[in-house]
Amino acid sequence: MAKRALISVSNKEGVVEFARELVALGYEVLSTGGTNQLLQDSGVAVTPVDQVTNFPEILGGRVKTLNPMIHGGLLAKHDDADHVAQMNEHGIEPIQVVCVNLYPFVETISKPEVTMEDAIENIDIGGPAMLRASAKNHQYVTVVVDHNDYATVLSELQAEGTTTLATRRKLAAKVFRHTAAYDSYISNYLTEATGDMYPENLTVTYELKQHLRYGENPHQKAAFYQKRLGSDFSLAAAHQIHGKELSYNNIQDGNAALQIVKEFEMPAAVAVKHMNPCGVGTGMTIEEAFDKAYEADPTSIFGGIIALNQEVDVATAQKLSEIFLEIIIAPSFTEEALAILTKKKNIRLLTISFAQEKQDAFNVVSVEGGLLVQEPDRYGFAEADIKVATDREPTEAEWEALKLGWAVVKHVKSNAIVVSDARMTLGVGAGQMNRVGAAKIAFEQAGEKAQGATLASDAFFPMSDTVEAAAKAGITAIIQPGGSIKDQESIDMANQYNIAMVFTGVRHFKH
Ligand SMILES: NC(=O)c1ncn([C@@H]2O[C@H](COP(=O)(O)O)[C@@H](O)[C@H]2O)c1NC=O
Repeated sequence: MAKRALISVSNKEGVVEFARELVALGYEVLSTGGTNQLLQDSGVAVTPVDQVTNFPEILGGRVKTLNPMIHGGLLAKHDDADHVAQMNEHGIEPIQVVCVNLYPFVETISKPEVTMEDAIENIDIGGPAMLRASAKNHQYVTVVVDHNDYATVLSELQAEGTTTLATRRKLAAKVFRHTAAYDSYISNYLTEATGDMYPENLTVTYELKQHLRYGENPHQKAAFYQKRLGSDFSLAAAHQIHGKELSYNNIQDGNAALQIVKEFEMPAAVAVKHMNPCGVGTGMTIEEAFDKAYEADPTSIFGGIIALNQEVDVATAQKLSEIFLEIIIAPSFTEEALAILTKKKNIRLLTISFAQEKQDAFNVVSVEGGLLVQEPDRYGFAEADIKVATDREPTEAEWEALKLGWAVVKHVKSNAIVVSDARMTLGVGAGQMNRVGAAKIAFEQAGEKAQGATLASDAFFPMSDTVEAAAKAGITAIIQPGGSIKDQESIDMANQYNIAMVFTGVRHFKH
């Protein structure tokens, strides 16, 4: 049986050498327009596909390999008598090696000025058809979609004259992963263009970013996947410039810290432990912001993750280096700051673009047997929605503190209570099964500092007990969504203690 290989590639990296070796192994190499030209120009003996199909490439390349002379050669079972008879009847010869990669659809839609016409023209049809046909028929056909696999295929062909079934099956599986991902980019692009947020099938695709040493615990295996066209303001898009590899928990915590620091325009520092903020500080400088974040809870910050929204300068770096931290995330570090921080071998330093040009359209969490998909909680502080519920309005300083608490409480696991002043958090009660319990934790941590401070609650008070506890702790203003049937009891309690309480009308549960 004559040996034939078909090569049709958009990404031409390494293809000349691959084809040359195939020819040396006795293969007749068939190829399409541009690939054919390149191979010919490089002195590799090639047969243009139209000589096999007896049909020219038409419609500007939309139809070139979509022909029974090609697909018969890819799909025939070489040892099936019926197939062989039909092949002979129609003059079709088998193709044993297929090397195809696809039109650059993702690269095309990543261009800012891309038009729908450009995108559509870059949907490859003939390529996936050949890949899928060859992968289906991998019992007989070796199919290569990734130029990184050329060497493996060549070395097997050179050693044994054929590839092993195990290799062919691996390559076939890779092909189906590749075409599935390719189709998911296309379907997502068109789905987005038609504004269909929750289609009947969710076809997202993620690329392996890194294998992780383990998952949440050492006995759990794990890996980190990245959305190719995902948010650029994300842990997945961050650059690690120093330190050990990120762990599973580092990624979760770093993500949480980033989401909080994103809330602030003025210099801000956020310390996170176990996905909850233990200290959030703001200031006129990043050093001052860090001082506040530290002061908020000097105990919990130990072993924490810090995100800062300004360049880390030498003074801040000095302070950061004095405590044990897992990760520091910032837009940049000055050279002197880096010189200080990189002395610590284990600390992970990450830089990230704060441009926020691309944001994820939805968040996904998995539950056993399914996925939950929702819009991210992007609700901020909308003055128009806010109603003062009590006799007394907050003072200007209280408003500032309420805004800070409200920005932070959204990122604290429910039931969530944040005690704050205008510059920093003073106490955080996270993930409690009752609201007053979360409040008590926050008051205990704030201690004396709760006197004159404000309180933010992620959801309404079902009873007036939290207001009463707040009053006793010294809280003077409260922000909460409102909406409980017992709101009036909370309002009465607040009035009784001269607390100013405002309702946002919007809830910030975070589970
Ligand atoms: N229409 C067809 O029959 C067809 N056959 C192969 N292609 C693609 O054409 C590209 C290679 O084209 P060229 O060799 O002309 O540079 C490959 O990415 C291949 O996937 C085709 N193009 C797309 O639909």
